[in-house]
Amino acid sequence: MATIRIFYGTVMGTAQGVAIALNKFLSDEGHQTIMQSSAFQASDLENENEILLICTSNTGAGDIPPSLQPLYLHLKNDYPRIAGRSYSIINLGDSAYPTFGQAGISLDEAFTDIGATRLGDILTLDASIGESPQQQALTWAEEWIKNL
Ligand SMILES: Cc1cc2nc3c(=O)[nH]c(=O)nc-3n(C[C@H](O)[C@H](O)[C@H](O)COP(=O)(O)O)c2cc1C
Repeated sequence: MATIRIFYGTVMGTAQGVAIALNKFLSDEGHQTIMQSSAFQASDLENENEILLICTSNTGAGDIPPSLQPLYLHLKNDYPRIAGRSYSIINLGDSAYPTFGQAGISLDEAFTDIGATRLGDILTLDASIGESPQQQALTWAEEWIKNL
């Protein structure tokens, strides 16, 4: 059984819905989950046993949504000691934008720059495809949990 801390950043609610669906799936599979719903604090990264699962949408021109900005800035500016920590990213974007998926790419780089280890590939979801993001994320998660 793994412990997974889920962070989400949303503007219109889609990434939040994906995070809620993943939270249910992972706990139904017997894992312990912590859904990060309060404002980010540095202490949220303290438990080195927790796997970090980031569910982000893209806003502006490839920008990270406001609720994930404090986490991103902490990674970039404070260099928290999370070398070797496992993390994964679900990146909700839209290929109609030239900055398709840039928010998830920026977060991924911030984690790898300080030595964290991504579990599997980033899942990038394209709103232009018109498939259910929750269903796509759950299909991804069925494979992803084999890494845990
Ligand atoms: C104002 C606005 C700006 C957006 N900018 C981008 C972008 O730069 N890159 C991208 O991949 N998607 C972009 N998107 C698409 C959203 O990230 C995508 O629709 C996502 O599923 C929305 O998730 P949310 O409902 O959790 O905010 C943008 C959407 C809006 C409304």
